Amino acid sequence: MSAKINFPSARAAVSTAASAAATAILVRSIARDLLPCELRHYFYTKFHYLFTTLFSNKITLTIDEFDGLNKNQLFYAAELYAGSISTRCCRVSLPVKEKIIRVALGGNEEIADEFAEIDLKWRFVTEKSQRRRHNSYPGEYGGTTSEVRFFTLTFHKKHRNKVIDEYLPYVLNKSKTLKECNKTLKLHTLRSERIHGPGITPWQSANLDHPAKFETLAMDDEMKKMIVDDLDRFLKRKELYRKVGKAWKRGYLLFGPPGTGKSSLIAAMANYLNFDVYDLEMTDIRSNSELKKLLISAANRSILVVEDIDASIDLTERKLKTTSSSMHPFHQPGHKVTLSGLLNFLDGLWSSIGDERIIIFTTNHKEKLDPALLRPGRMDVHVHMSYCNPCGLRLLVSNYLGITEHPLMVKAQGLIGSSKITPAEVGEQLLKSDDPELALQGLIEFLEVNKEGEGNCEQGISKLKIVSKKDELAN
Ligand SMILES: Nc1ncnc2c1ncn2[C@@H]1O[C@H](COP(=O)(O)OP(=O)(O)OP(=O)(O)O)[C@@H](O)[C@H]1O
Ligand SMILES: [Mg+2]
Repeated sequence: MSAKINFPSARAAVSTAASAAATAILVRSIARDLLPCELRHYFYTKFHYLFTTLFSNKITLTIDEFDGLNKNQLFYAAELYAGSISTRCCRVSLPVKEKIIRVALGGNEEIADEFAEIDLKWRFVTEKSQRRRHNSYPGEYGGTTSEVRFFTLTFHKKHRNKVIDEYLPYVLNKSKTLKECNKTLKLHTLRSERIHGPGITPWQSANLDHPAKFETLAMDDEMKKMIVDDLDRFLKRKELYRKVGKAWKRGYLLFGPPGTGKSSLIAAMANYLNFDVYDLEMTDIRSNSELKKLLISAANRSILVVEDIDASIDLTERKLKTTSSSMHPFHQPGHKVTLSGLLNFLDGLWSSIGDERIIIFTTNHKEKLDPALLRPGRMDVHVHMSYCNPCGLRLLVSNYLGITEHPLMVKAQGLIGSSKITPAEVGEQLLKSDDPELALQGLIEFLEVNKEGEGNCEQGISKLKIVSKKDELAN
């Protein structure tokens, strides 16, 4: 017995295929016309779910951009991580105020990864939705359409726990490192206008592009090393701080005459640590509670700076409290930041707000500060920024003129020890000519004029002004 199979003719086959295709197109177009977008999406998702769960040994995790109203940290970590391993289709962008181009996984693109012999597939998906309202813009249906963005991560079912317990924390850690490398340092200052509301920060920021580094700072070498070592130790001591029950922060007091490099040292520390700087202008902060809000909204791994602390807060509060019963308006509750508010911020309960923070106060008059402010735990490290010494001069000459040896430098070094000249003044003199000979000659004249004042710097400068005036007239 033999079976006979009748094959359809080629013409019949083509016509059947054509009619099937036409039916499919018809069904699709009816579905598109009759079913609303969300319903279509619903069917698609269910269909997809059936295939991926019932008939597959794979599991897919979805990482949404938002968790309710809050941003989902995992999404942003995945964005950085997947962007770093993506080799085919990438989205690149340069956000406003940033300097480094960001690379992220392209839309609906799939990328493979491997972790502890587990094969994983990342996919970045964007969808338009009328239900969810993030990134809203006027949509094709007249209402507001928003873009929903999420990642999917697919892998074998049996690795579910390992992926959640080990791989995702690994992605989070990796993304932190990537974020640090790509970070553009920011200087945050208080907004001039107070706008309140969820998600609105009281800070406005600009790129911190200060060129100061420890290598360019003219200061005592031992002091420099002590600061760098102290910062390194601080970064490593998260667990120790927790163990001894201390908030993970460190206070620095930088004191010394104007122009000795206090602000430059802050910039050098920020560049070294890769930490943003928050400039706390105390005279603009209206109350202790506003100070508290500012602290809450400042990021971790940052440097909080209060410049000229003696001029920006009334440090007589404690004395006044004991000597006078009538209170100055400055000290009335809720008005301006008080010394006790500041002390609370340094090591009271508020100090536990935020982690890994450096707090720096600067002053030209350390003697004016309340001893309570200066004790360890509040200001842990005191750094005296002083006048320029021969070693500092050598470094500045090398930075500004690019030379390390010159006969005139020896003379200048001999003079600088006996005059109270700041590194800022030395720098100013060295900028006056590109010719090292002329610049050093000018510096020596400046030092000689100021030496006559026997350490009275202001007298020396005023003399120099007279000399310059004469020079101008002679020209
Ligand atoms: N120690 C230093 N090393 C290198 N450059 C310095 C140093 N000190 C000052 N300068 C130069 O002088 C300029 C002014 O210094 P800076 O603003 O850091 O001084 P300051 O101590 O903060 O002064 P003030 O007390 O007035 O705020 C800097 O931009 C830098 O060019
Ligand atoms: Mg300064």
